[in-house]
Amino acid sequence: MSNLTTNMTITEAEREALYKVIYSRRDVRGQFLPDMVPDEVIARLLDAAHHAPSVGFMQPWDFIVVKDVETRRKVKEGFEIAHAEAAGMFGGERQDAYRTFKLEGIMESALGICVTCDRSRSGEVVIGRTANPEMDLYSSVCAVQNLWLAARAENLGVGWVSIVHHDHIREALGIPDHIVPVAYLTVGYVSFFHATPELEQAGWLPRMELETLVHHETW
Ligand SMILES: Cc1cc2c(cc1C)N(C[C@H](O)[C@H](O)[C@H](O)COP(=O)(O)O)c1[nH]c(=O)[nH]c(=O)c1N2
Repeated sequence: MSNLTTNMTITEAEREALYKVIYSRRDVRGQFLPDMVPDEVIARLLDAAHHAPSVGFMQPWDFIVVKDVETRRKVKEGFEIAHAEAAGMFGGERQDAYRTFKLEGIMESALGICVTCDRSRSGEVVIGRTANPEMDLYSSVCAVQNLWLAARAENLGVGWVSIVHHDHIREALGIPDHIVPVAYLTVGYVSFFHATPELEQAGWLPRMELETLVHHETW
């Protein structure tokens, strides 16, 4: 076998560890601890993200590591604006419930990581993006998921904060016009992980039955 190939087999224990990470990963908002995250741990998260699949191997992502309190305060301001707008979009009891939810941990977490997408990174014509131009954005989302799972393996919590207008994130983090902010993630150690999604625990939505979502041959 040449050193360009591998037949590395995943052991049973390793497989179990992976599924444990997948099933125990949570979106964390309210359980962040102030403890700092060592730079070498942050580097491992970013390297895991950087090994995500990407359309045409274009690796369209950049990662902005945000520790500065003032910068995070600007992101939080953006959340407050979008959160107030959002509350008004739900009716009646749903609105009351929405207002009780903790939906971000921007200031409480140790740091933020913004994952972006440079749609022009490898030229106009990209293998795999020709029929469906949004594939580059999906690639950056793959990087987010790698980071999220790696963080769980490091016993770190991650929260995705999307209740902020992208222009606000762009302004707060100095992101150039041709770069798309894809995800603002809050990252830090946590006091505990919820066993199930918080929105499920709050009765907002249940986890759907997988059988109702799987179709065979045709829809
Ligand atoms: C694209 C995207 C965007 C957001 C989220 C997720 C994703 C994938 N989620 C987290 C979301 O609520 C959560 O993943 C589900 O409720 C399921 O819970 P677990 O992730 O399994 O804990 C999320 N949560 C939150 O509190 N504020 C937010 O703005 C967002 N935004």
